[in-house]
Amino acid sequence: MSVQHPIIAVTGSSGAGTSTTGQALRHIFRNLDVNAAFVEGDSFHRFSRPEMDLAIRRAQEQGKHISYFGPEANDFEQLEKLFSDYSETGQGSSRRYLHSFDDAVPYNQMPGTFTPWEPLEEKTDALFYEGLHGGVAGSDFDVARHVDLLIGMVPIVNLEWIQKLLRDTSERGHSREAVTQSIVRSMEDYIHHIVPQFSRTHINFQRVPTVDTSNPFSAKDIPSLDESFVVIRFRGMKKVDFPYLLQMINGSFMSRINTLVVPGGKMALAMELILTPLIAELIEKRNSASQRY
Ligand SMILES: Nc1ncnc2c1ncn2[C@@H]1O[C@H](COP(=O)(O)OP(=O)(O)OP(=O)(O)O)[C@@H](O)[C@H]1O
Ligand SMILES: O=C(CO)[C@H](O)[C@H](O)COP(=O)(O)O
Repeated sequence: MSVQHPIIAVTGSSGAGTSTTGQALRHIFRNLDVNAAFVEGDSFHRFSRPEMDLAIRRAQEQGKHISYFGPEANDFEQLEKLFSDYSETGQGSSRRYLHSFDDAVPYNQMPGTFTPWEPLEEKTDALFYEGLHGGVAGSDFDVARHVDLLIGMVPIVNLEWIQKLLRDTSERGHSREAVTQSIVRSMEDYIHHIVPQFSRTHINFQRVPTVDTSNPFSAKDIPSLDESFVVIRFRGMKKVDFPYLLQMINGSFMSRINTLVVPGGKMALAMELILTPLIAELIEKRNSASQRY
């Protein structure tokens, strides 16, 4: 954690909607005139797509599983180093994992490869991480402890699988069978490395559909925002103005003392109302600290 160089992270599984949520955060940064360095979690994969295919086959031969959710396929120590360096100096480096031809063509590379590591932009106000492991922690690494505002993006698991299936088949060129296999292969890492993060977050946004998603593997489309509610859970935050949020967000209600429920269509508004003052506070503290030094 760092007053001078704050880190804001949106963490969630593949297909949870972290990239989509990232757009809402970018909008908030623009409104607050915050110049953030953006880091994508997939930069910390250890392997390119062909290397990962090989690693999966090798693991299978030994009766093991390897998935994008776990430490075998991601360098958590390096991610922690980036967060720790940024907290101390406001600097660090990042790269991109190119998923699709649309991502890869501008770099003259193939999908499933990385761009070279590059230093982050100089003199940013904050670091914004969006990806799988913003709140990960274990015996040899603790990424979560460096994060000043940690946000979980967690649709219920059926919905998460529908989103992943449809996105990976339509945009990333994978077959339905291959995506299903990757969900099965990832389950152990999902339980050990993805789920525990949501107990370390400051806020979780959990989308719950109100239509039947009981067989996610046969779904033809993603339930729309208007067919969902969003359950927003606050952890250890004393200054949440619930009466104001309930007044501003039509159709919202409290389901527990620390939990607000909003209609899906109000998710972007809820994010803006909740996250803008929290980010503004981090930046105000940073600006006052910078003036003192
Ligand atoms: N709130 C939402 N309502 C409807 N669809 C959504 C919502 N959030 C995400 N989606 C859809 O779910 C799919 C996955 O979303 P997104 O790409 O943001 O996931 P992700 O968590 O960033 O995945 P990855 O980590 O693999 O990049 C996309 O097709 C996106 O349009
Ligand atoms: O979303 C993911 C993890 O966040 C992907 O599964 C991972 O990045 C591999 O991507 P691809 O299937 O495009 O090779």
